[in-house]
This record gives sequence, C-alpha cells and structure tokens, in this order.
Amino acid sequence: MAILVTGGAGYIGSHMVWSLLDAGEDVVVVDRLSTGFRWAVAPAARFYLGDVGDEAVLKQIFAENDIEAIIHFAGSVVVPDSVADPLGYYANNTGNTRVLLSAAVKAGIDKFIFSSTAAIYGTPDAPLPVAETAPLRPENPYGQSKLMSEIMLRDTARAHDFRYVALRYFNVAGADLLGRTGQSTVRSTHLMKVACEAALGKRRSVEVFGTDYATADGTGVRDYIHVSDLVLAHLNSLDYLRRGGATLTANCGYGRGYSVLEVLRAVQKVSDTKITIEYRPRREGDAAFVVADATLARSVLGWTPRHDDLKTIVATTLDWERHLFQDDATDIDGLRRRLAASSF
Ligand SMILES: NC(=O)c1ccc[n+]([C@@H]2O[C@H](COP(=O)([O-])OP(=O)(O)OC[C@H]3O[C@@H](n4cnc5c(N)ncnc54)[C@H](O)[C@@H]3O)[C@@H](O)[C@H]2O)c1
Ligand SMILES: O=c1ccn([C@@H]2O[C@H](COP(=O)(O)OP(=O)(O)O[C@H]3O[C@H](CO)[C@H](O)[C@H](O)[C@H]3O)[C@@H](O)[C@H]2O)c(=O)[nH]1
Repeated sequence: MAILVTGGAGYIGSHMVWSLLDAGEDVVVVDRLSTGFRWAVAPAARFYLGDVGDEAVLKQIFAENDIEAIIHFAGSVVVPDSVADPLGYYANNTGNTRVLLSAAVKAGIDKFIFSSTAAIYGTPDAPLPVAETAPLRPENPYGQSKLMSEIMLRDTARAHDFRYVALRYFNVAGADLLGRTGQSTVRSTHLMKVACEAALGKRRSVEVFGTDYATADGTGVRDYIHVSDLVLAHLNSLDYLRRGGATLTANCGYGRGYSVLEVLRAVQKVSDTKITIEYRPRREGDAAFVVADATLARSVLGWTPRHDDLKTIVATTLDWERHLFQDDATDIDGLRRRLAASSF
C-alpha cells in the first residue's frame, strides 16, 4: 500500500517524501505546483499534477493506487497574504481540505496526518511553552483556516471509521542533511531563510521587527525546529496510527526559544560573515514569545528529535541556499547537475 503526500513538491512535503522513501514506503504525491517545484519531488515517488480540491484527480489517484494513509501538507502558507485574500485562504486551506477528507472517507482511507500550526494559538497568555490545551485564538485568516480544518477533522473522526494526527508546527527551518531538498520558496519571509540569504549576499540586509518586546534582548523569541525532526514526527505518527493509536493533536517544537538576534548571531558565526541589520518597528500580529510544550509528541508518539541544535539548522539552511540557483527555479536539470557536483 502507498502513502499519499499532498503538497509533496513544497518545502516540508519534499522532505517528507524523501524520508518515507528512505523508510521503504511506497509514495504518491499530488501537488498543483503553485508554490512547489516538480524537481523537488524525489524521482521514486509517483507524481500527480493536480489540486487536492479536484475530486476527479483524487478519484483517479485512489483508483490507480492502493492508498493506506494521507499526509496533507498542501495549502497556502503566507500570513499577510491570508489577510489580503481571506476567501482564497479559506478556499484552499479549509474548502479543499473538506474535499480531500470527503474523498478519503468515501475511499475508506482511515489514517490521516495533518499540517497544523502554532498560529492557531495566536498570542500566548504568558511567555511560557504553550500546550495543546491552551486557548485557540488565531489572529489571522491563515490560522483560522487551519483551526477550521482541525474542527472538520475532529467531527469526521467522530462520525466515521477515521483516525488522524494533527501536528501543530512551530517555526520550521533547516534543510535535508543529505542536501537533497530544502526551502526553495520564492520571496520567503521566514527569518532563518532571510538571514541566510543575507549572509550569502542575496539580500542587502535583514530587518529586525521590534526591539521592545518583553524578552531578554527585546526581540521576538521562537521555537525553531529542524525540518527533518518535524518529518520524523510524521513518521512516528504514521507508526502510531498503524498500531491503532487514537486521534491526537500534538505540538511540534523543541520546547525552547531563540530570539531574532540570537538567530542572526548564529547565522553570522556559522557563515563567517557580517549581516547588515536594520532595526524596524514591530511587525503587525507578531507575538513576543512562541515556544512549544511538546511533551505529548514525545510521550505519545515516541518522538525523539535528533537535530535540536541551532548550528545544524543554520548550517543546513546555508548549504541549501548555496545550492539554490537564483534565476530559473524551473531549471530541474540545472539543479540536478549542481546537486550531483556538490559535496553532499
Ligand atoms: N513552513 C512553516 O513554518 C509551517 C509552519 C506551520 C505549518 N505549516 C504548514 O505546513 C504545510 C506545508 O508548508 P510549506 O512550508 O512546505 O509550504 P510550501 O508552500 O512550500 O508547500 C505547500 C505545497 O502545497 C502545494 N499546494 C498548495 N495548494 C495546493 C492544492 N490546492 N492542491 C495541490 N497542491 C497544493 C504547493 O504547490 C506546495 O508545493 C502547509 O499546510 C503549512 O500551512 C508550515
Ligand atoms: O525578516 C524578518 C523575519 C522575521 N523576523 C522576526 O523573526 C521571528 C520569526 O518570524 P518568521 O516570519 O520566521 O515566523 P513567524 O513566527 O512569524 O511565523 C511562522 O511560524 C508560525 C508558527 O509559530 C506559523 O506557522 C507561520 O506560518 C510561520 O510563518 C519573529 O519574531 C519576527 O518578527 C524579523 O525580525 N525579520
């Protein structure tokens, strides 16, 4: 039987596909390539170009493959875009997830792993690790769209023979340690990627949004989790569901935070460069401190992270940035040549 990975051409999904293949799984990918790249999909996976909201595509996939479980990454992920285009975000993240869930139930697929986000907590009440039981108060349509999907999952599991694990990711960063994939998102706004681009001269400077937070150095604190550890939590979730585990919602983070300035210092140290920093006012909607209490993932899923080290996160992000070609992100042969010639 095969695992269907939606959004498998994207940043996190492409790592998932490699890890599943490494573990000997049979993998099918569906992606509409809105932000993902065909070249990012490991060649051994069967690829369908299509939308998870398109019932005909799903029907074809389920007819041509014996799907055991679905890992659902496909979605729109840019918070400010969700404020500008809420209906587009609800359509893709909530509406299309509904279509996928409905097709899964009809096809008798009873295991589902979902990409949720710490954004559904909004601003935590206190600068303490946030547990799954904390109030859910998303502050933007992106977070709302994911919360609505979590609610659909909950109700689907109550009504049907269907179990799921919803993983609430904190700040995902880093790249595959073998250099096979990484974050290739065009115009990313994520701090780790932006800082590494600046270190390599792809950007003139890094803006630090806010220096007056109630944190040790005044800048925002986040829980940066290496993408390979995040993907491991999905493998653990798959095992858990296969063993008959009950529906679960779990945070994915390391349980400790780094400030913006600590991240920038780490990037400068690992890259041996000096980054030009521009201090700016706070970015709207940013919380001071967002760190996971991931006790549940460790205890119930048996998740044991292997790369809980800021230097590794920075080094793998830098390595991937060095290998990314700048002009033509559709140049798959060019990327393969560069990867083949690389030292990974
Ligand atoms: N990156 C993070 O820090 C982070 C944090 C929390 C949650 N998440 C969630 O993880 C998932 C993956 O995020 P990512 O960072 O890899 O983003 P990404 O943009 O790199 O990947 C998303 C992939 O889904 C595809 N896609 C989007 N809509 C689709 C649709 N309707 N049908 C088929 N394919 C579609 C895109 O082409 C892309 O390949 C998302 O659901 C996101 O909300 C990401
Ligand atoms: O150029 C930048 C970019 C970010 N930051 C700061 O760096 C920290 C991290 O910001 P990111 O944009 O990298 O990530 P966010 O914490 O804003 O959000 C990310 O993590 C969330 C979960 O906590 C959601 O999943 C969301 O989708 C994802 O973008 C914040 O304090 C932010 O203010 C800067 O100072 N300068």
